[in-house]
Amino acid sequence: MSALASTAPPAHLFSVTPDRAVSALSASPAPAISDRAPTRKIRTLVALEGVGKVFAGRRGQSPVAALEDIDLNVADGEILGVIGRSGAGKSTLIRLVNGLEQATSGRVLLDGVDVTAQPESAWRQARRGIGMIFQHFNLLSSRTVFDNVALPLEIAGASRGEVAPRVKELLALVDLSDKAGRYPAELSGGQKQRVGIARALATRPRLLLCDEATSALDPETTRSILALLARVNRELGVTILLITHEIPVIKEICHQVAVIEGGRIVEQGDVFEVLTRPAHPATRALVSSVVGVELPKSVADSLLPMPVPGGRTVLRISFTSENATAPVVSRISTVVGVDLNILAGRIDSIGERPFGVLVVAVPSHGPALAAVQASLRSLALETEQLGHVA
Ligand SMILES: Nc1ncnc2c1ncn2[C@@H]1O[C@H](COP(=O)(O)OP(=O)(O)OP(=O)(O)O)[C@@H](O)[C@H]1O
Repeated sequence: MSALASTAPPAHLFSVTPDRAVSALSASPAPAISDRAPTRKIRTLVALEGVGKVFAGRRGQSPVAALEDIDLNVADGEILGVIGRSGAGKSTLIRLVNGLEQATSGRVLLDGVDVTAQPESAWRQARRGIGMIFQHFNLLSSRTVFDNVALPLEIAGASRGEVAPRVKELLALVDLSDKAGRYPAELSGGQKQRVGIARALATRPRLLLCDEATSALDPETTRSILALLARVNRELGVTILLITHEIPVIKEICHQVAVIEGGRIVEQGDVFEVLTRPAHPATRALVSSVVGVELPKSVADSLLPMPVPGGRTVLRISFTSENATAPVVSRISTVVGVDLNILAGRIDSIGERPFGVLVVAVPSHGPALAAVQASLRSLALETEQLGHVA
């Protein structure tokens, strides 16, 4: 049995009070999902409906509309990532879900219960059903690793007899059993975040909020933390809502993504669909470095808006799961009798689904270009004309 599986909760332990707004997110066995394609729409755990947040202007300054008309659903059991640039409204959004900010319009629903108008006392309780991890870990420096993880249990009123085995179980889960007596200052960033994850899971939340949880970590440590979060989701069924400005985080572990820009969600959907077919300019800008392909500088610099005599037209061909590994270039060359010059290309995957991008040049004049485009269409490949070269 894995360390994660061994943490399956006795349902009565550490659950929060029976208030509906509170019990909405308290521990109950959540359905496990087997891979990155969770059973869709089991139920909606978090829903934001037409949510807006305006911060009052200070000292004569104008009010700031941080969020406008946000509609967002997080399904039970999935990992949803909200991505956007600095100042887009990500932190405000996550703070509305854990009750640290109140919406100025719209509704926030936790497991179908409108918590927007709940008093602070109810929110304090509801937060016990929500775990949270932070960019800078927020550990108490004067407490050992063990005592940091124990803290939420102590606050929830667990007895000493309950706390010790639960903390041991959590430290095994995050692979830090040998660090129980250490202090945060003695740990690496990745180890601190593992403590943060253990602490966040202590009261068996159904929802884990991650606020730029890997932004302070190096790429390798980031991967190990993301792998741990994916296991927490997959094996414990914990729903995860994360905010990030890093597209690799979305690509690595999220099932769904929402792109936020200027306080509005400009695009959302299945990660594979959004990343491989970005519709909004903000999404295109975010994904270009990860799922796009860079043109060689000499080609990018010589791209022309109009064809030139004897020149070539540059096409970007996008491949998705079904055709990513098909021998498209040789097939087109054979069928159409035209040689395609390959300028750039890559094959990658999101989850288990491969995708690819190929940039080719085709003679602009004569029947070649039309024949190649018709052939690409017949293979159901998406094609974008980038320009022309001499
Ligand atoms: N307490 C506040 N009072 C006034 N304005 C605020 C407050 N908090 C946030 N804002 C403003 O709301 C907007 C969104 O801020 P927010 O922190 O949510 O963005 P973010 O996407 O999380 O940015 P970052 O990635 O830099 O943390 C910004 O214009 C910010 O200045």
